[in-house]
Amino acid sequence: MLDLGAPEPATKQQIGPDAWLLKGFALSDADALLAAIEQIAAQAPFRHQVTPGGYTMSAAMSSCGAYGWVTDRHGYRYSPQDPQSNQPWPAIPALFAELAERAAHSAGFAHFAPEACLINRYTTGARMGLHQDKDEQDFTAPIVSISLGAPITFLFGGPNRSDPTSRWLLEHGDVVVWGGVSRLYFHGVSPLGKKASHPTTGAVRYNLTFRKVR
Ligand SMILES: O=C(O)CCC(=O)C(=O)O
Ligand SMILES: [Fe+2]
Repeated sequence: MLDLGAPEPATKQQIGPDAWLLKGFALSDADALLAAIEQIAAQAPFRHQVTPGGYTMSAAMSSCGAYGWVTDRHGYRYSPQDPQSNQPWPAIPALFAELAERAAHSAGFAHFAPEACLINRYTTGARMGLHQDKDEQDFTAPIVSISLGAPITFLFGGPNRSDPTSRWLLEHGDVVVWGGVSRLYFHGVSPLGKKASHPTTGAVRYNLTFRKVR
């Protein structure tokens, strides 16, 4: 007899130790996610932040949750306020938190409660070089990443910058979860291609990353 138990994503691909690509996991929530991003950006507009080294990031960023990730000439940090408005960041919508928790659970991480959601907006040519997500204090919680809009190539490496990377196409509604052994693995995205587009967002890609900060 066919077991129709809990709904599972169409495919679940292992991309590293304790790291999973959940194809299409957020697809049915995609329109609601995009609408919520628009509301968040009305309060905390997308901006191109500058790294301590003086490099202007090609992805525009906003945040929601108890903390947002900020960078300026003084360094990287989590801040409870948006430095642009000196107001708290918009709250994480219930849908975001619930979806992130479900994705984490599906990848083997129970009880994930995100405190921060970084929102990246990529236009043609925007990228994110290989880096570790290491500004959080708690590395026992995973990172949950949701992709919306135009497709991009995700690079997933290892614990050292020089480790070889594998390449994964991230499409509208895909979710990546990495934690445990992979929590501090290097990762990034290739420049958004000139022809990359999606019917809903055009030549724009959004990425949401959920993190436990403290
Ligand atoms: O855009 C992505 O898929 C990755 C984003 C990322 O690694 C980050 O915001 O730290
Ligand atoms: Fe990252």
